[in-house]
Parts: sequence; structure tokens; C-alpha cells
Amino acid sequence: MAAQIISGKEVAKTIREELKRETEELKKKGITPGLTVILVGDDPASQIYVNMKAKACEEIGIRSEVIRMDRSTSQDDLLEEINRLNQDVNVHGILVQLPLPKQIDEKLIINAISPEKDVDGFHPVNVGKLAIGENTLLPCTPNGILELIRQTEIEIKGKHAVVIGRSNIVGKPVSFLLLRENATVTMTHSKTKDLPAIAKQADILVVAIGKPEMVTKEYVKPGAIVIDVGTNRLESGKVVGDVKFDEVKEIASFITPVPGGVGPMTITMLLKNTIEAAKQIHHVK
Ligand SMILES: Nc1nc(=O)c2c([nH]1)NC[C@@H]1CN(c3ccc(C(=O)N[C@@H](CCC(=O)O)C(=O)O)cc3)C=[N+]21
Repeated sequence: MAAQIISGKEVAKTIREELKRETEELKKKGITPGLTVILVGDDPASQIYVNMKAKACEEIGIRSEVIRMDRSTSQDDLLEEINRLNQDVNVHGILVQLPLPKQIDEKLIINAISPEKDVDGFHPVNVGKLAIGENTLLPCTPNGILELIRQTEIEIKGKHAVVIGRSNIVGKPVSFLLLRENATVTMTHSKTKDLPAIAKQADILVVAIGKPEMVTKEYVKPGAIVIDVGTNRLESGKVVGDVKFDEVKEIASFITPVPGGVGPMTITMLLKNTIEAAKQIHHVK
């Protein structure tokens, strides 16, 4: 039987309605959550994402600001901007759009953002807290993935989750989150031997490798939950995931589409983190 399709777009819409109400409540208390996005350079994909983020903020009543800096911006100038935002009481979330131009050291920039305003959840302090199971701002894509898995109403506890890809922004943190939910987690990557055989053991398969349609039905156990984190823009302009959707959907129990799956959840979790950061900073429960 063909898989049920988990619509991230629909789930995101429902959560955003809740977040809108929460924002209205905060405003009554005199707090307007504020997000500042810094975009360095003019990468077309980054422009699209940054605009999507700003629009999403506007829709739920979060104050948002985009700071556009020239592609030749120096590391020091960017650091100075971040320091200014760290100190601005009206800014609760700071997001520096990645990737950055090559003259700028990404690690150094991420380290400069105040951990309490780090709505990406990329700062080592927040990553460390996640790793040891403390409450903190959670990275957006991994947190969105967990929300989508919860939608299936299948219990995560005791399940075998296989994560393909070990990036700091998706693979590693989603593994920590799944572990926190008591899954048995296998982390795999480009050097893993016999990947299809390992992937095929998964009850929950999370694919975050950035290779268009690499995961075919040979990687998937019948009845598995398949979460596709890839956003690959083909030359034709078509956006596809890392999973060969048409054939995998025939054997999975649940599958996320691209577009309309994990992507909209990433932005939704960013909104959630901005509200969370505002509450923390102003000591509101
Ligand atoms: N500091 C930082 N934080 C990020 O969170 C961050 C980043 N840098 N750099 C780039 C990636 C990418 N990313 C996406 C967000 C939403 C969609 C999304 O909503 N995609 C739509 C489709 C959009 C399209 O057609 O391209 C969907 O999947 O339905 C995709 C990708 C956030 N990123």
C-alpha cells in the first residue's frame, strides 16, 4: 500500500496559527518578538530563503529586519554588526544566513552570536546543551523533523532510526533529538560501508545528504517512515529531495514530500525559537 504523505506545509500552517496567538499574547505584555536576519552577498537561493523568513515573521506578527551586506564585507564588519545586535534589547533572534563568502570564517561568526539569541541553535553552547539533554533553543530543521515524525502518531521509543548525513546543522542534531526520544540511532555518512543494507534496517529513515534522489527503494524497509531533508534545485529549476519519492512512496508507511515537507517546518521552528528567545530574555513563562 502506498505511503501516507506527511504535509509539512499543512503542519506548519497549524503551528503558525498557534504561534500567531502566542505572539499576540506577548504583545499584550509589551513584548514584540524581533528577528534580525543578516544576509551577506547576493546568492539567489539565499535571497529566496531570507525573503521567505521575513514574510513568515510578518504573517504571525513577529517584527523582522533583514540586514543586507555587500559580498565583499570583511569579517570584522560582520562581527561588529553582530555585537551591536547582541546588545539591542529589541532583537531577540539573530540569524546569519549561510553560506558566507569565503573571506569570512563561519565558525567564528556563529561563536559571536549571543547563545540566548541564537535562533538557529548553531552556537556551541546550544549544541552542547542539546547533546547533554538540557533545555535550549533547538536547531530548526531537526526540531521540525521531530514534529513531522510526531504527526504520524507512531511511537519513537525503541524504534531504529537511521540518519544518513552527519552535518552539524541536520545529521548530528537530529540524531541527538531522536536519541532523546529513546530511539536507537545509527548515524551514517559518505564513508559508511553497505549503506543500503543499514538504511534498510530503519523504522525511521532521515535523509540529509544533499544528493538529488539518491535514496531509492533499495534503501527502504517496507513500512518505514521516510523523512527527506534534501532541497536540490535541478538545472531545470525543479526542486527535488534526496529521496526518489515516486518509488519510495510505494513501500514506505509515511513519507515527506519536497517541496512542502521539511522546508516549511524549518521556518516554522525559526519563528518558534524567536518567540522562545523573547520569552527567555524577558523572563516570561
Ligand atoms: N543560518 C541559516 N539558517 C538556516 O536555517 C538556513 C541557512 N542559514 N541557509 C540555507 C538553509 C536552507 N533553509 C531552508 C529553509 C526553508 C526551505 C523551504 O521552506 N523550502 C520550500 C521550497 C522552497 C523552494 O522552492 O526552494 C519547501 O521545501 O517546501 C528550504 C531551505 C534554511 N537554511
